[in-house]
Amino acid sequence: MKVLFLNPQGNFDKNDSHLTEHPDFGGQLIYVKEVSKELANLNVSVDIVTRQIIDRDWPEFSKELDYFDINKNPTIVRIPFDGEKFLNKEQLWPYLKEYVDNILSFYKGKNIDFITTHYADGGYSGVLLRSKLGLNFSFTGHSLGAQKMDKLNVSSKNFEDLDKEYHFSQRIMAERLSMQYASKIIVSTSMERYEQYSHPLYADVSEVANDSKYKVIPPGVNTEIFNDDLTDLDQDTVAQIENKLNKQQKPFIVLSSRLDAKKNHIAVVKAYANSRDLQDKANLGIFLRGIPDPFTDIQKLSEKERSILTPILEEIEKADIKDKVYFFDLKSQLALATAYKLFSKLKSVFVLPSFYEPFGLAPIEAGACGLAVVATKNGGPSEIFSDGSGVLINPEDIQDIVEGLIKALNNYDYFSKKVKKRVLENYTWKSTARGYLEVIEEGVKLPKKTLEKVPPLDANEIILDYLKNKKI
Ligand SMILES: O=c1ccn([C@@H]2O[C@H](COP(=O)(O)OP(=O)(O)O[C@H]3O[C@H](CO)[C@@H](O)[C@H](O)[C@H]3O)[C@@H](O)[C@H]2O)c(=O)[nH]1
Ligand SMILES: O=P(O)(O)OC[C@H]1O[C@](O)(CO)[C@@H](O)[C@@H]1O
Repeated sequence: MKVLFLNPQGNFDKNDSHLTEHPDFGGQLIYVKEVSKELANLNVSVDIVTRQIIDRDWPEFSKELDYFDINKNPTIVRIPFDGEKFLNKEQLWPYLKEYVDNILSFYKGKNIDFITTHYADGGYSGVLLRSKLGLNFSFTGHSLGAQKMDKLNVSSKNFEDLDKEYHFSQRIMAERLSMQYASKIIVSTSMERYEQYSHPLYADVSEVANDSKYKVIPPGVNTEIFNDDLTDLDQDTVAQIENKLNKQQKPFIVLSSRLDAKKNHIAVVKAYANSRDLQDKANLGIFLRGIPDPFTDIQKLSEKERSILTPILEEIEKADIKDKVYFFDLKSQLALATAYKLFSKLKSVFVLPSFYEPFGLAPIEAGACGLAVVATKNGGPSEIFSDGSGVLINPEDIQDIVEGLIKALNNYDYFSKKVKKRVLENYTWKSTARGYLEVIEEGVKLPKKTLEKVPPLDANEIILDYLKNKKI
């Protein structure tokens, strides 16, 4: 059976070279890699169909065909479109038709049984492919534009400016079409279905009440990397940490997300800066891949990174806590897991203060390594930790963050044990792949149906109407 995974952003390579160094390199890449590898173990032939990038600054993405391992399944198929240079995901919208046309040429005469699509750009490409071939597809959103718009406080006044940067008009129309024409919408939690997909910007097309339209498939944790085995450590990371800590033995509060405004790092820095109690109990550790020392490297960073880091550094200087805040540059998931394990020995706490988190792989990975977890109550974590195995906080309330961190630090043994059990029992990529296989087998049996006409990729009016009335 041949299944395509559509991921037009083009950032797959076997070494995860830039994971978290750029806003487009994060959870979606891990998710698609792990699910497709486990599907391959179930005898499905998987192609991850992505963008070919021939750019001196991004040399990992140029080969037409690539593989994660010697089994050559999954195959990474890189399709050229929109020139050769690396582009941010927001710039791809006008060129997805070219992507799909080139996919059609690449697969001409070859069999395709089913398509899984990822993120709004993959979903829209699935719609275009269906319009040509009638092939059924599933849609996995990973992160939806409407929640991002709401949490970035987009209003009818600033919409035009923010739309230039984020291209919500195209993204939200792409999501609407994907929801409408997918044979199945795959969500990570049932909360994602009922809360995120029932947003007024989607409610008329997302069929939230229709059980046959949705399948809840929780993602997983790669326990070969994220576990509590202290004999399996990345030695460079051990050296980096030992060198920085210089034998001090306090617990850490660990922040390790991509530098993206919606991840809201600053809230934890403020909570820490404002609480003597927290400062007495723990140090603050911030993991930033590719930025060993932000105080000296800040000028070398992109404007976006600077705009997120500058207030963090100012807060640290203002509160005079430079000696308690440590930055770590961790270059792989193995390095990340090593840091989590070493900090677990110090009874440390992982914190994710996102304004909104669609699911959140990072907290379950940290929990698998033994860290206690404090996470935003907005989004996936409220379902993941609904059994009380993690502490939920309001990311917009600094005092609540302080209290959540203190609770987790004071009860480390209880939370660490409980979260580890929760993650190992409920979140494995093998069972994620089994869920996908069910969707694929069901989709293959459905009749093929081409679409008459795909509407233009523009939700400008729908969004403005929503912003003016806060309803459609
Ligand atoms: O220093 C680091 C920090 C993170 N990671 C990895 O990056 C991934 C981050 O994933 P996640 O925590 O899920 O966040 P996002 O990158 O924002 O991923 C998007 O896609 C995911 C998969 O659908 C969802 O879980 C998220 O909510 C959604 O925002 C994890 O696997 C981490 O191991 C690293 O490799 N190094
Ligand atoms: O912030 P956004 O635009 O909702 O997107 C989340 C991003 O995270 C990712 O998971 C990073 O891989 C991609 O899906 C997407 O580029």
